[in-house]
Amino acid sequence: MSELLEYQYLMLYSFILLLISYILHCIYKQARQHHLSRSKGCKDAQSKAPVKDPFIGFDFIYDCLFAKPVEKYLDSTFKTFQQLGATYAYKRWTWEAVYTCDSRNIKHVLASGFDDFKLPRLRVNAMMGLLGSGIFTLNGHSWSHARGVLRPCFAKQNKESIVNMLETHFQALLRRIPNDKATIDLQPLFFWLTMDFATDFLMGHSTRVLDRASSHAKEKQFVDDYLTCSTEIVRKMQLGPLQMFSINFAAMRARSRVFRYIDDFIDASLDGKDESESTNTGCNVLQCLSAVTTDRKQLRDQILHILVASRDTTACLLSNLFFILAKKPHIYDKLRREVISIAGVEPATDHQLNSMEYLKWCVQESLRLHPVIPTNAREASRDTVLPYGGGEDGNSPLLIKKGNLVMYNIYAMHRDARIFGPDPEEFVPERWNGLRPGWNYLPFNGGPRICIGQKFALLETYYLVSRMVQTFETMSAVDDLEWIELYALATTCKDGVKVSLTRSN
Ligand code: HEM
Repeated sequence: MSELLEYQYLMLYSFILLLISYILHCIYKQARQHHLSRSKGCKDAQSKAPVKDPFIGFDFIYDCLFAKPVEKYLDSTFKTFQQLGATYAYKRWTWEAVYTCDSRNIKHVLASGFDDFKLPRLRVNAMMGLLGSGIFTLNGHSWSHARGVLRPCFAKQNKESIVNMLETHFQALLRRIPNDKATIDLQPLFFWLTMDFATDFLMGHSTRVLDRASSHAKEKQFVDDYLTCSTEIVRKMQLGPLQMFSINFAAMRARSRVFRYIDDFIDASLDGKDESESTNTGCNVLQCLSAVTTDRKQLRDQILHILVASRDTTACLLSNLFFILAKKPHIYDKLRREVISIAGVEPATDHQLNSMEYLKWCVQESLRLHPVIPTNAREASRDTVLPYGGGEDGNSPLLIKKGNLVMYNIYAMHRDARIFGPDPEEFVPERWNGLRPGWNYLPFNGGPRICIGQKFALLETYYLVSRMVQTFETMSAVDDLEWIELYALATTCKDGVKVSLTRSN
């Protein structure tokens, strides 16, 4: 036999061997899934979303590439749940996902079945490319290590010092608001304020974009670059599996500049030359982290991830809340009366803020009606089950194969009249009187990955809302537009928060 023939036989045998192993692997996988499904009593999904192409999913690819974004996407997802039930499958021959707004399933994904789920690969890849590898992209041991390191940094924050820092940035915001009754859009001001504040408490150096007096070309560039990066992350996530074909050179340049900006503060902190200009008398998060690690990349990634976690979310919450308050003068008045009766016109202390019940209800109601992270997802890290959604009545478990996604919808879950009472589409702070919704209310997520900055975010929001209502006797909306979402890293109102304000005497 010639050498060439021998080689060809070898190739053929290797190919047949590989094919047999692949077929055996598939049979084994199917048998394992079948066994799991039977042992847990799983049934087919109660309902399935209609799809045009049930094989490959070309309609999904077409939608990603060419369809116009739906203006009221969140409302449309809520209506789909009303039609199809609280859990339904979105199934093709090649891949499938399960959509749910059932709190029992969400609790399972986030808590009781935590080890069977991880962050979706598509989200991890979209974020990692632009922000590096931090708490928002980590799974398993690396995630629990990162969380363990970050936790004490938040616990160490001194509330009094945070409130002082907030007051400095709030005063800068006030200087941006004209004294007469001119129309002003509060939304960009809230985004600048939360950027100024977040960079201050994270690195001890505020971007101070609200401060007109300071010359800050470098800081302005950083804020623009940060926006470019976050917009690109959202675009990539919308592209789904097609994201790997998208290259955006402008975003890559922006990312390099963002990294350089943060690296300067990291270097200063590591060299002990950090001359913080902050009003924060406690230690900032970067100082706290650099005591644990001197790895520059790790420090930068963690700082950037907390910036994303803290800045946009809080700005969105403030915008969503004031959008509604400006349209509901009786609620604004009631809130103002409470704040003034407890703290007068002076900045409230942490203790005073905690005793403002109506303020808390207003914030809770905003996060219910317009959660800033309205939809989320987890990927099955092994074959597993969801407790509900299978069978004709939806009460049987549902098999979730390894690699498939569970998309959970907080926006729809927060509209359950059985939990929140009548008119769940209305903003009614009083509904929170005695209400304990448990796992039916998840603006900050739940389980081991619950928002690490929840208390911090609430302190920040309570303080800023109380200062706004102390300062302005009236606030009225200049239009009667309804709240429509702007879907980004966090969700806010598309039309901004255009108001007319009168200052208190
Ligand atoms: C209104 C404000 C906020 C809301 C609604 C909010 C909501 C959330 C949600 C829903 C998650 C879970 C994301 C997921 O696992 O997919 C999360 C995670 C996180 N949040 Fe917040 N957040 C807010 C403010 C903050 C602030 C101010 C900070 C920091 C100062 C912060 C730090 C974090 C971190 C580090 C995580 C990741 C936790 C982990 O994966 O272990 N958040 N947040």
